[in-house]
Amino acid sequence: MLELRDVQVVFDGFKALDGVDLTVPEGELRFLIGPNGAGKTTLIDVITGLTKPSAGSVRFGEHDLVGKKEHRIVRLGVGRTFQTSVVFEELTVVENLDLAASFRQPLWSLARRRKGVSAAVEEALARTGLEELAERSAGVLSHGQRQWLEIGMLLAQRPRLLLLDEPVAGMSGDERQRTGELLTQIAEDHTVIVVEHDMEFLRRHASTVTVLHEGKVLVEGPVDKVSADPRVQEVYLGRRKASDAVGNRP
Ligand SMILES: Nc1ncnc2c1ncn2[C@@H]1O[C@H](COP(=O)(O)OP(=O)(O)OP(=O)(O)O)[C@@H](O)[C@H]1O
Repeated sequence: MLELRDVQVVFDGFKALDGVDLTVPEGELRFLIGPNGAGKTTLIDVITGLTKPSAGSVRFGEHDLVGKKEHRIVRLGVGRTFQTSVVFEELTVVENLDLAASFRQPLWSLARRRKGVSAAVEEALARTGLEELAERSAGVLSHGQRQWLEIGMLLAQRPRLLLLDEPVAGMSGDERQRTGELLTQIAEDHTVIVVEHDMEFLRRHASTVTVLHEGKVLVEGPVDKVSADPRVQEVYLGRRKASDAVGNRP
């Protein structure tokens, strides 16, 4: 379980996060939304150790994450994707997965490992449906397949908590649908936090949504309730109809 209490991040006097409380139980698929500059990326950065909060606590299971180095937090089972790609285009799909899997392994286990594909890599291939493309160079993948490879690379590290930043950005309708199903399936045995703006995608695949605004949690709850909340509509106001305002990036 992930638990943030009264988390504050200040950049040059500006409060990017201002007293955030967030509890995500184990096995939940939680969506995080909010207008530009709301603090979503900063929140992910705090959980992964990239940014140290000036106040507040971040607990993951029995561990206190504040002050821990990023690689230590990865070792504890927290994995993230970035908005920029981390795929090596000249390597094959399976080589990318293998490389990702090796990040969390102690060196001695790498030296001992027999040649061939590890169970973690096999699982990641199967989960993401990339088996048939395993030996293809990552450079030839479609945009959607590449996003799945990135999710696969995270899975290969065997995290307990996955943090995904806009995984369906730029995807076709079919790819979005598949990604939604993939996320739901991953949440069967992981905790997953997804930053996403697409309201249609949220309506289809989200259960619980947390809305950030100006560094604070504005509203939290079931997707239908959240999207109908006047405070949420207000935050996204000025864009088309209020009913689908949340779906439009500011
Ligand atoms: N390293 C930094 N130094 C100074 N200000 C920062 C830094 N990182 C973020 N900020 C500011 O903190 C606020 C929150 O930024 P953050 O990137 O977390 O928002 P976001 O909700 O992820 O927005 P977006 O949807 O645009 O990605 C913004 O006003 C941003 O300009």
